[in-house]
Amino acid sequence: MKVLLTGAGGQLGRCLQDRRPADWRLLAADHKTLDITDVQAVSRRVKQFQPQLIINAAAYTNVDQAESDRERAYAVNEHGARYLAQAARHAGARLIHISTDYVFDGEGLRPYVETDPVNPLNVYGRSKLAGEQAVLQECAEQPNVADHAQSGAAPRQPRPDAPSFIVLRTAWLYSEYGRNFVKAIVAGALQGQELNVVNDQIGAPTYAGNLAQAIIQIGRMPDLPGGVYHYSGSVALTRYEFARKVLDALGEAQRLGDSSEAFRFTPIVSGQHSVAASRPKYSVLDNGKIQKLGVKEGDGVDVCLRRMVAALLRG
Ligand SMILES: NC(=O)C1=CN([C@@H]2O[C@H](COP(=O)(O)OP(=O)(O)OC[C@H]3O[C@@H](n4cnc5c(N)ncnc54)[C@H](OP(=O)(O)O)[C@@H]3O)[C@@H](O)[C@H]2O)C=CC1
Ligand SMILES: Cc1cn([C@H]2C[C@H](O)[C@@H](COP(=O)(O)OP(=O)(O)O[C@H]3O[C@@H](C)C(=O)[C@@H](O)[C@H]3O)O2)c(=O)[nH]c1=O
Repeated sequence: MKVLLTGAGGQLGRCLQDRRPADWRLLAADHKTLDITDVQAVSRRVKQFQPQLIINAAAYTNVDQAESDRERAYAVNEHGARYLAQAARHAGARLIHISTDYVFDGEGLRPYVETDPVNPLNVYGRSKLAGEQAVLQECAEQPNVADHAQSGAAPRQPRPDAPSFIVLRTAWLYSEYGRNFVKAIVAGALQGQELNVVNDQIGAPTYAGNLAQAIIQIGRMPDLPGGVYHYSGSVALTRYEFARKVLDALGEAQRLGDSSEAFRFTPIVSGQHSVAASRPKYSVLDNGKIQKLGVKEGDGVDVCLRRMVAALLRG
C-alpha cells in the first residue's frame, strides 16, 4: 500500500516510521519536504505519489504559543488539514487525520464519547476543531456535515464516491521523540529542579508508539466507516499523578528507591502555574467505539514509561 505521512519529523511521525509495516511503500514527508499550508505543493505531491492512504501527523502543537500566533496555528491545523483532505478526495485516497482531547472544555464528568458537544478553551483546540470540520466537510454529502463536530449530532451520509476520512482524536502524547510532558519532567528531575505539577487536570496519557500501532491497524481496515474516533491510553491521571509515575520509572532505572524521597515534586493547582493557554480540567476520552472494532489498546502506561525512560537515559 502506498502511504503518505505528513509531519514525519514529529513524535507521532517518528513513531510511525519506526513501526512501518513491510508492505507499506511509505513517503515520509517532514515539514521541510512538504509544508501542508502550501496548497499547490500538497496537491502536486499527492498527484505525483498517488497514495492509497494519507496520514496527517503534521500540526501546530505549541499550546501556549498558539495564543499569540493564532494565524499560524489555523494555517496549519485548519487550512493544512483541508488541503490534504481535498487532495485525498481527488486522488481517491483514505485520510487519517489526528486531532485532540483539547476540543473539549473539560466540564464533563465521564469519559467523552465522539458525539459529545465540543467547546475548546484555547486557540490550539479551536484550530484543531476547525481542522476536524474541514476534513469531515470534504467527504460529506452535504456541505455542512461539520455540524457533527460542533453539535455532537449524528453525521450525515458520506458522499457515495468519497473514500472514508477518519478523524482520530488522541490525548497527552508522550514518546522518546520531540517535546512532551514526560521529557520535561525527566529533564527537570535530572537537573535537580524542584518540580511543581498541576493536580487539577485529568487526562489519559497516550504513548505515541501505541497510537502509531493503532493507526497502522486502522490503515488495514479499508471498510472502517469515516467519521470521528477516540484513541488514548486507558488510565486517567492528573498531571501530578502522571509525573509521579514518570519519576517512579526514573527512580527505578537509576536504582534510587522511593521516588518521593529521591525527587522534589509538589502538587499545585492550575492557577499557580503561569501559562498562556487554559487547559481542560477533565479530558479523558472514551475509547469504546474503536475498541469494539478491534483496535488494540497497546502496553500500559507503566510499561511504556519504563521503556521510554530507559531509552532516554541510554541517550
Ligand atoms: N502532542 C500531544 O500531546 C498531542 C498531539 N495531538 C495531535 O497529534 C498529532 C501529532 O502530534 P505530535 O507528533 O505530538 O506533534 P509534534 O509537534 O511532535 O509534530 C508535529 C510535526 O508537524 C510539523 N509541522 C508543523 N507545521 C507544519 C506544516 N505547515 N507542514 C508540515 N509539517 C508541519 C512539525 O514540524 P516543525 O517542528 O518543523 O514545525 C512537527 O514535526 C497532531 O495532530 C497533534 O495535534 C493530539 C493530542 C495530544
Ligand atoms: C512541564 C510541567 C507542566 N505543568 C502543567 C502545565 C500545563 O497546565 C500542563 C500540561 O503541560 P504541557 O504544556 O506539557 O502540555 P500541553 O502542551 O498542554 O499538552 C497538550 O498538548 C497538545 C498538543 C494536546 O493535544 C493535548 O492533548 C495535550 O497533550 O501541565 C506543570 O504544572 N508542571 C510542569 O513541570
